[in-house]
Amino acid sequence: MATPRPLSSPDITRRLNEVLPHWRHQDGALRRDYRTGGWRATLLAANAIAHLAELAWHHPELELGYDHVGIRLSTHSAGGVTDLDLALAEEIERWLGWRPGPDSALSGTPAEHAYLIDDPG
Ligand SMILES: C[C@H](O)[C@H](O)[C@H]1CNC2=NC(N)=NC(=O)C2=N1
Repeated sequence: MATPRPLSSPDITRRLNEVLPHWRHQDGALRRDYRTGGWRATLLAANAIAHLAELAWHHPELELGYDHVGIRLSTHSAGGVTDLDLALAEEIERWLGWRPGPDSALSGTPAEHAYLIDDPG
């Protein structure tokens, strides 16, 4: 599969505004920070991201902290942000953003076991 061409900054900004409002374009990469409920939650989230990256065969840089996971996505072989980065960012956002629905039998993570802290708005 040929390496896609790097996208222009206006195209990236438009696509982020359309489908990835919590992501930003910064220093030549897509960036997203998830707040977590502590180190164990950070490592669980990092492993979930790693799982998706390996299945996608497209890999981010991760920064891990006691209460956050920082993601940096760019396409190394293209030297910039491509559709591959946007596609993986959408999958990460979809799976890390999943919560049981109001009609689900599943309760979701109790507040006292804070895992991924929901973004304000
Ligand atoms: C060897 C090379 O890294 C691989 O073919 C794939 C795997 N994951 C990758 N991930 C990212 N972010 N960019 C790449 O160019 C890339 N290439």
